[in-house]
Amino acid sequence: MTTQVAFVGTGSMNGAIASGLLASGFDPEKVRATVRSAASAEKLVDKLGDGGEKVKIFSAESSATANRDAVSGVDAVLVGVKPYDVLEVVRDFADSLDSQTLVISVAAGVPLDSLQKAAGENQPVIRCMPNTPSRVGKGVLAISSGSTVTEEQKELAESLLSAVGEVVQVEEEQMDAVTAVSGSGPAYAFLLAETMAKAGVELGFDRETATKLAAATVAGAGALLDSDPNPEDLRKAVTSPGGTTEQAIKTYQEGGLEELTLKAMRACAEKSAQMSKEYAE
Ligand SMILES: NC(=O)C1=CN([C@@H]2O[C@H](COP(=O)(O)OP(=O)(O)OC[C@H]3O[C@@H](n4cnc5c(N)ncnc54)[C@H](O)[C@@H]3O)[C@@H](O)[C@H]2O)C=CC1
Ligand SMILES: O=C(O)[C@@H]1CCC=N1
Repeated sequence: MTTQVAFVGTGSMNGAIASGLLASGFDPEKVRATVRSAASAEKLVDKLGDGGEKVKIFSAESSATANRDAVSGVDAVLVGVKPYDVLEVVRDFADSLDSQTLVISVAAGVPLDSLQKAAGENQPVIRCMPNTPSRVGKGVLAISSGSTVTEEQKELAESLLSAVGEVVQVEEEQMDAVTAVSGSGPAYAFLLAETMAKAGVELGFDRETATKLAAATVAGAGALLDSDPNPEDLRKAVTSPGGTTEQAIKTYQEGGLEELTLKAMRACAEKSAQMSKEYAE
């Protein structure tokens, strides 16, 4: 693939996509990445994994033109700064984009319309909600395209993003719900592992053993779900009638796990919608 890609703001999320892309065999010499501080630039090489040392890394702190230099002449730019910085960062590099360069924002709550205005009226723009399992090629990446994106550019986005996970096309109004399920979702699974580890300590393990047992269990359950995406069947296969698991599941259900999960995901989606109002311009 001869596509050139720039990652603008390469932290947790864009770093996960960049690492996943390199791990999939993408040529590191075709990748550019920017961060804010010079210290982050040094750390990024290691975080990117194999090929990281061949990626051209720019720091905005060391050069006022870092982002403009990074996006110049590339086929696609992935913008991964915090939502409140997105529009300013896009406006700053807009004049350095080729007319065909695809701008993909991974930010929560930044509407396509606002991105379009910041990038320029005819610039192809895509809003994407990815998640961090992209680092290991197991991401879910929902995308909505702006009106000036051609079929060829959609294919380019799909081919890049599918290297790190499953790509789903959604309507922009579904982005708040996507954020609540898959964007923020990995944190719910990590919270479960954290909470199980804490409870394990209460049950008599030292913290290290409790964390190892809990993390390996959530990871193993994830691997099973990966091979068979039927959570209900997999749960039933663990739950022997009259056995031990039944007691735990009953306690969760009577304690309101379902209602609590819906409440948590509604709060997440509402926050995303509220941000979209804040960043609409
Ligand atoms: N962390 C996650 O799981 C997910 C995050 N997102 C979105 O990804 C975006 C980034 O979030 P995180 O990666 O969590 O944040 P982060 O703080 O880890 O990464 C932000 C990066 O932007 C860099 N940066 C800040 N200002 C810059 C500038 N002017 N020029 C160049 N680089 C600059 C920082 O150095 C940092 O590397 C957000 O918009 C968020 O909504 C979307 C889905 C999931
Ligand atoms: O917490 C956040 O705002 C970002 C968006 C989805 C996951 N992390």
